[in-house]
Amino acid sequence: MNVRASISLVHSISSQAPTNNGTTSFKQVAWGKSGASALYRHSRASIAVISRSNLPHIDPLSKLRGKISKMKLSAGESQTKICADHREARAEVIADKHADTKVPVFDISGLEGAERKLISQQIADTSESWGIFQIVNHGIDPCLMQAAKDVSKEFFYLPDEEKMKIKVVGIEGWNHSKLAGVSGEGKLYKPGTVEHLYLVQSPDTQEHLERYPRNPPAYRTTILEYAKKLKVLHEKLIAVLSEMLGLKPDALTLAITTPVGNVTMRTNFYAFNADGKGSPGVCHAHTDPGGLTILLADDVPGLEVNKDGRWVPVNPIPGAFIVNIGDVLEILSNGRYKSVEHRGLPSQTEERLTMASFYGGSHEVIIGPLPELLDEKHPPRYRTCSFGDYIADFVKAGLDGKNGLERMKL
Ligand SMILES: O=C(O)CCC(=O)C(=O)O
Ligand SMILES: [Fe+2]
Repeated sequence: MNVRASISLVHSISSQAPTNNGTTSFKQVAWGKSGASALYRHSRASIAVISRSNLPHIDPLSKLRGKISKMKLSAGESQTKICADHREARAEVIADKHADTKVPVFDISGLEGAERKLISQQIADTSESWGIFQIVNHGIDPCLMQAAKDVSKEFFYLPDEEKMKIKVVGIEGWNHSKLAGVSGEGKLYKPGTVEHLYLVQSPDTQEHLERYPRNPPAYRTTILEYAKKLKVLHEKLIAVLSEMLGLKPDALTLAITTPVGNVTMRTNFYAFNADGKGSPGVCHAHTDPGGLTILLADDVPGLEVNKDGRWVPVNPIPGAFIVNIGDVLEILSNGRYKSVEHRGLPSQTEERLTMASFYGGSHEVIIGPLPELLDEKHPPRYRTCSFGDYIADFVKAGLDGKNGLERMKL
């Protein structure tokens, strides 16, 4: 089996282990499409076939849960130790729970080396066919990811009166779908039990930063630190997408951020509907209007994507990010990359938290197919307008599948 073929077998899992120098190394193990007969271990240098019997006995989720429940990620030393435990537990859980993940998964550590072209091609192909994939070995500290989820949950656990102290301006602020009218997002969220906290990380002006929760006290610093790292990851992935369109690595980023960039985050908290009353919290079917979305989800499934008319679950791999193409990238690429329709559902048995980081969305940015991609054989397939006009239309229509994009089509 050659390298290309094996990487395309992206029904994959990843294990992560600390190395001697304290950094993290991962090994990727991917299942062949042929099914259960063999596993293909993928390293930077080679692909070797290993048999399923080589796998250690797999203990299900309970072990990881036990370890996570001990995690209190507030202070330095203990945090490091706990995260090392977390890494060990995770490898087992991934193998057990996510063997059947259908949405492609990429180990992106190879982007820095000789495999860049190969992995980039796979990412681009998947962005055209699925519009969504998961990434492992992305370089973001798992402890920082856990800390971001922890402060977010702490926030959502506060009483509603406390959360209502956050100033709601436009789409920014705290919104609870059961408290109709609290948020300016209006029709975006229908009645239910889902809560959202929408905040701006960039531009990091005082007026945006003032809207961050003051409780829990570590919220702002943790989320800003996390967002800073995510911005770099966004740009790394967008550079790959740019190159694969035959453009300079920074062409798409420049198009999305000129004259001004924008990074925002919506954290969604789907309370467990314990009493069964009311409708469950649902983040209705939509496409993300911005450029790229990087979603951090806890390990409770609930995200679904519309793949060729069928809702396909995306089982979040612990430690991975879920990446999806948004409307702006579909439009700029003149339809090459696909802004995927998706929805967020609550779990029947557990609360659920997801954190969606959106890159691109300044109202001043002009969105339309990039001229470099157009010629006689490739005429523009979308109108050109400001993102401000596009989003105004999007919000007015509410979360309603791909309608915003449909209205842009020529
Ligand atoms: O909660 C989820 O699974 C999806 C969230 C989402 O799509 C969003 O916030 O845009
Ligand atoms: Fe979304």
